Amino acid sequence: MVASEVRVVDSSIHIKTKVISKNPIQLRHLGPKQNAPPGNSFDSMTSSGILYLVSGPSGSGKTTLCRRLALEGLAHYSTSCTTRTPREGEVNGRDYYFLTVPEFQEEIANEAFLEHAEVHGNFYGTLLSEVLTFLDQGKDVVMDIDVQGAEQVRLHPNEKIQQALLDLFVMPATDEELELRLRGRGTDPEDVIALRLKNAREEVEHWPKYSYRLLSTDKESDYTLFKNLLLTQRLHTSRQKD
Ligand SMILES: Nc1nc2c(ncn2[C@@H]2O[C@H](COP(=O)(O)OP(=O)(O)O)[C@@H](O)[C@H]2O)c(=O)[nH]1
Ligand SMILES: Nc1ncnc2c1ncn2[C@@H]1O[C@H](COP(=O)(O)OP(=O)(O)O)[C@@H](O)[C@H]1O
Repeated sequence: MVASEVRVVDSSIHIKTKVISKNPIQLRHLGPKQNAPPGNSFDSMTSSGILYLVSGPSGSGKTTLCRRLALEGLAHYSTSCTTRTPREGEVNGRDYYFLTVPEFQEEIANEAFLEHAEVHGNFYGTLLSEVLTFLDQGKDVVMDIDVQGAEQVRLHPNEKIQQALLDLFVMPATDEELELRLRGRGTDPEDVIALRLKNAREEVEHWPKYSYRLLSTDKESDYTLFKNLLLTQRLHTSRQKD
């Protein structure tokens, strides 16, 4: 049984009353993930893995970049939880764990999230288990995360997470290009596209908080830079084993 009440203030969820959860949701068994095929190791040479945060407005190309990095076996792609409706072709447990609002609240109460936020009218959150398990094994983790969530991760008290951080903001050079990509993707109705374009204007203001920014051009060039940033970080002496 779940007894809870959620109050939304400043775009983040705050639990107002005590939540009683007897049956926490088992999220890790929900389905195959879009990660490395068996045998294709995504181990890095680091003593603890890198936590690669990728933010940017909707349509900037984050999913395309993160998915390819995972498919090439270079990082674990953290599957987020969300309360948004699945798009056509999206698979539960691969693209997202699609939760109801009460289920999402329950995970907050269970302290299962590394971070969570409201974005474009839906809730999104990263499970601690999607991150720590892999970092502990020296594997790199890539996360598609909005600007509020990235800020929460930057302020997180866990030292391992702090040491692991690498953050990148991706944005196309013009508003027109962003709109073309959002429309070209063909996944969202007009009102959803309009909201995302409106929010993009505020989101791009946050890029100076990130250590790196990628001004997106074509897919191939973007991916080369995206991948090389991770590979270069692995060379940093602070990240290497004795
Ligand atoms: N805070 C947070 N944001 C997330 C998470 N997963 C996805 N997002 C962000 O939620 C926003 C919307 O994602 P989505 O609905 O998949 O749409 P898309 O960005 O157009 O592909 C994007 O800004 C994502 O970066 C998460 O686990 N935590
Ligand atoms: N560099 C690029 N140039 C042109 N189109 C791109 C580029 N990167 C991604 N796209 C396309 O733009 C659309 C949005 O990309 P997506 O990865 O879903 O963005 P996001 O995850 O940031 O919302 C998709 O149709 C994708 O194929």
